[in-house]
Amino acid sequence: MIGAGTGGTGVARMAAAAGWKVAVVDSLPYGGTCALRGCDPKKMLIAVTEGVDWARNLKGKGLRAQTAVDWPDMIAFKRSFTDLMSGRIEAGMQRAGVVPLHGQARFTGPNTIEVNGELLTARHFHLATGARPMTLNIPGENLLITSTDFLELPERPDRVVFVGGGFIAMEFAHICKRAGSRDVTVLEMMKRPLGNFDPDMVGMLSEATADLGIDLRTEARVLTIEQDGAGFIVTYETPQGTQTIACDRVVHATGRVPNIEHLNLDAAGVAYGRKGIQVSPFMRTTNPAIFAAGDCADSGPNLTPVSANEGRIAGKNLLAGKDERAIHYPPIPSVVFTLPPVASVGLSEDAAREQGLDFDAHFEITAQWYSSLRVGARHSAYKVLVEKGSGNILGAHLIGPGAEEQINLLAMAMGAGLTANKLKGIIFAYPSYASDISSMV
Ligand SMILES: Cc1cc2nc3c(=O)[nH]c(=O)nc-3n(C[C@H](O)[C@H](O)[C@H](O)COP(=O)(O)OP(=O)(O)OC[C@H]3O[C@@H](n4cnc5c(N)ncnc54)[C@H](O)[C@@H]3O)c2cc1C
Ligand SMILES: NC(=O)c1ccc[n+]([C@@H]2O[C@H](COP(=O)([O-])OP(=O)(O)OC[C@H]3O[C@@H](n4cnc5c(N)ncnc54)[C@H](O)[C@@H]3O)[C@@H](O)[C@H]2O)c1
Repeated sequence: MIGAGTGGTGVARMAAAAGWKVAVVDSLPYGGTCALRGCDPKKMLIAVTEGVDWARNLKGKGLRAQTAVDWPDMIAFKRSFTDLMSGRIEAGMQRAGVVPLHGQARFTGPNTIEVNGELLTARHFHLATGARPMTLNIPGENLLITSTDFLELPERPDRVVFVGGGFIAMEFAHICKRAGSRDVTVLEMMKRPLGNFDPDMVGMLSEATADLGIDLRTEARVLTIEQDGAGFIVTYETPQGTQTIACDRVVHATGRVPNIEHLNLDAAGVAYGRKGIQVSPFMRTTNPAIFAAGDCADSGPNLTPVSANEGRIAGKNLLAGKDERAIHYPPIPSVVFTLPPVASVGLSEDAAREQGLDFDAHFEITAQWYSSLRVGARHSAYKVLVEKGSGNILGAHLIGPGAEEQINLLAMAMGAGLTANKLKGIIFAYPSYASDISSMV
């Protein structure tokens, strides 16, 4: 197994449990992006900034709180989790009978890899090498820090620029601003940030982001980054001409690409393209003895639960010795963990229209709903697409407190084929965010 993240470790456990001889090689500590450099550490920082958000939203409503983020303490809090995880995961693998190896793996033939100058041969390989920040090919690119660097910053940066306006920029900009950074700027080259999310929900998030004091600039394509003393000058192109901005840190947030260059896949007869390692619905590569899953494969969206699910399917087929189980993606929920969060599952309004579906778009701004009033949330809304006739839920798009959990229930309903009427008939505990769902469909 190459890669000890969510797309790799599950397969290693399955194979070891079946009595196979298994080794996992990773060039970094075990755990992968999600546990060590992505979802989990990021959400620990968000947990801290949630305190600031609560205090702000309930100010004048009975809560008198002076909140401020201590950046070094917050990073130490994050480390209290991440520093332990790799050891725990590696020990768990060893207990399961897996041999842990550390180093960069590279194919030298269809069934041989080289790690730290040593050649290792195996009957099968499973590849789960994840993704890396894309190369921008702009002058000064080397001055960018990555999301991994950001999560390790020892001091709070005062003036931060995010290049790109997707997941990383929006989530991290919200963290920075609530942590007290003075100037936080997001430069997105498209007309709006978070291009894959519903425009109405993103519009409300943009308002919430501006209210927070973040400078979100769209149609702003970054051209160069230059060192300026201890800081940097970022030059970007807009329809009005070229502009510059000075800052202390510039963060890469323009997307991630499959991390496969170092693998020498040609030697293994494994085909790949821009989107990653080519896999069949059985997660098998073009070399039948080699499987792949997660961010490095040209399969489902690059999200943790998707990588784990793909790994599970790869593991089943690997152990079966034949193509037994094809990957099936149920409606996949996705959340931007800003405050308020934006969440989405299923078809967008445009996609549903393009498919010629006949549907009602239930859209409402819910700032006056009890769930938002109770916590002083000013930006909340939903859009749920319900097919006429069948009552099938085609897609759901949410912003507001609780959206990150409501979307899972909507995904479950869609996956289970529950119609709008069936969902309306379910009794949820009240008052809870789940209990709002019956009024959304
Ligand atoms: C900042 C950030 C926040 C994110 N937040 C979320 C979120 O909230 N929710 C969500 O669902 N997803 C989130 N993601 C995406 C999620 O982290 C990934 O989709 C997921 O971790 C992919 O798992 P993987 O196993 O495919 O790859 P990874 O977890 O990246 O594991 C790949 C491993 O392979 C190793 N490796 C690579 N090449 C080699 C080699 N040649 N030899 C040896 N080892 C190698 C790497 O060191 C790494 O440990 C986030 C990503 C980032 C960057
Ligand atoms: N909550 C989550 O699930 C979560 C959070 C963080 C990261 N992730 C994962 O990590 C991946 C990478 O995140 P990301 O935010 O880097 O990428 P992204 O794909 O979400 O967004 C990149 C943005 O950068 C813009 N862009 C590209 N080049 C630019 C330029 N030169 N100037 C200005 N803007 C430019 C794009 O138009 C796009 O909007 C995500 O696709 C996702 O798979 C997920």
